[in-house]
Amino acid sequence: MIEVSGYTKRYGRHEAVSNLSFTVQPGAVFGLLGSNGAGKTTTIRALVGLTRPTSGTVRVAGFDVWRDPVKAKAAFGYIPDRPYLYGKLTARELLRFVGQLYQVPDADSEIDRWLEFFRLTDFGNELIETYSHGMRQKVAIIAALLPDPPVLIVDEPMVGLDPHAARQVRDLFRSHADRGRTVLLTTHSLPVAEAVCDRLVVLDRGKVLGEGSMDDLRARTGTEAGGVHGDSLERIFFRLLEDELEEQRRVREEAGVAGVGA
Ligand SMILES: Nc1ncnc2c1ncn2[C@@H]1O[C@H](COP(=O)(O)OP(=O)(O)OP(=O)(O)O)[C@@H](O)[C@H]1O
Repeated sequence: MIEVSGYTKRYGRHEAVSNLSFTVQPGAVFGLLGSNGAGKTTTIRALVGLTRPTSGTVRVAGFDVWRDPVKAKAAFGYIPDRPYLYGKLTARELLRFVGQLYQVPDADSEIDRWLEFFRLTDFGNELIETYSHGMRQKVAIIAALLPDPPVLIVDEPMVGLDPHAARQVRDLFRSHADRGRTVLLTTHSLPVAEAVCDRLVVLDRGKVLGEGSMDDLRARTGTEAGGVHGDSLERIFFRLLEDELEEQRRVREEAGVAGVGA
């Protein structure tokens, strides 16, 4: 389970995330969506213990990430948008290291199974520094999933993956949640989010524009089912952004009018 409560992050005077709250229950895949600079990675970094919140709390598996970091970190796997992997290790060496760290039972056969799954068996004994971007991404995904963590936190998982691997990863997230685990992911791929997420939050400039299931968001935006893109997440997403831009324009105009009269 993931609980984010009143999370705010400021960089100097710039508020990157404002008073964000959401809960992700076991069994669910939760999607964090938004334009560039919306605050998605900033939120993920608070959840994995890399960027301290200015205020608010973030909890994973019942543990406050910043008060009880060791217990919280033992409970989640993290797939970053730009994974750092030790280039001078082979994939097998790196994954054995992870297996020992998390005391994964039968780690060697699990590692073999994962390498086979991602068609990396022939490269398992090669140095990671010789890997392509997508191959590194696959190793990072295996490293996060090898301990079968109760909570999986994923930042932009599909970047660099070929279509076959992207489909495998999408199915992995869904099946991880279907086994009673919790998954939080950010993605710019709205079809991926629509296919795997049970609930979504749409952020823009650190503010929540909408939150809930597809049906909740549809009801909120008044986008009807049917038509070519009638009920797609893409349409909902753009409607939320358009409404926000319209609101900002209205506020600016009102401020301008008030300024003229003052
Ligand atoms: N270390 C930092 N110092 C100052 N500002 C930062 C820092 N990290 C992030 N920001 C700012 O916080 C805001 C949110 O950034 P964040 O990386 O969370 O966005 P994002 O939603 O992940 O965007 P993208 O889709 O482009 O990856 C941006 O305005 C960014 O400039």
